[in-house]
Amino acid sequence: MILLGVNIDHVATLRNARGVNYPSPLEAALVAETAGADLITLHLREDRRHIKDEDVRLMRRALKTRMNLEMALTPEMLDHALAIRPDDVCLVPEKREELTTEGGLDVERYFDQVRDYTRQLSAAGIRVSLFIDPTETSLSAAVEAGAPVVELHTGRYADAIGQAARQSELARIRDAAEIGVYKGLVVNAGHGLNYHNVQPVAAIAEIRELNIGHAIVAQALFTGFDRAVRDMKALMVEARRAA
Ligand SMILES: CC(=O)[C@@H](O)[C@H](O)COP(=O)(O)O
Ligand SMILES: NCC(=O)COP(=O)(O)O
Repeated sequence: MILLGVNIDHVATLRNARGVNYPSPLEAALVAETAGADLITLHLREDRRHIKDEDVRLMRRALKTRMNLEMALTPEMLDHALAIRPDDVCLVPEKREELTTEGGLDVERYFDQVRDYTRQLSAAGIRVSLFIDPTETSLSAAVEAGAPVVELHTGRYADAIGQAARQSELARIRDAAEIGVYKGLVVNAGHGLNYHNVQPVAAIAEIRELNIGHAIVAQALFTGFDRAVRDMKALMVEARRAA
């Protein structure tokens, strides 16, 4: 089975463009759940460029599936997570100047902090995922830090130019997924996945969940949010069945 986490960050991007209260990220999340999303992902960035604190609070009360809160490795975000108690937290790297997440969390460099946050969040009943590059080093560090879940950064695969480069990046993801499961991790994946590149990743049997946002929100402008979610889920399920 392959699960779809719909990231609704960029519904908030559109809302914030005019400082009004529409489109509502919460409404989008509820539509996504009805359309087949298995969980809702949202990234409360330090700069609040899209998702706001109120979005997180509203969603925590209203979601019927799971809430996967993406957050940076900071005391402020840890406090937020311990107060909100999402089902899942995904620790992601963050740089103010970045357009979007550029790479995986450097678990080795921030090992003590990652392990400490993982312990505190786990003790609060929150499942911890680490957003990492698809490398054995990162996988080993994640296991040592005590994280039960990793999300493999698929950005280099999504941005690869040419069939050879794409196949090479896909092989990295496939190898990392196999190693991750062998090490006892739940392996998810995400970033930059769209209707044209999702199926080879969804076909990797070791991957449990894909988190997809930007492409779904973009497609929703033309087909509506319900259809955009259903179409993405159908592509994923079809690819997994054919694998
Ligand atoms: C961690 C990840 O790949 C995305 O979920 C993240 O949300 C990207 O950040 P933006 O949504 O701000 O582009
Ligand atoms: N962690 C990946 C995610 O939640 C969505 O990333 P994207 O599809 O918006 O690039």
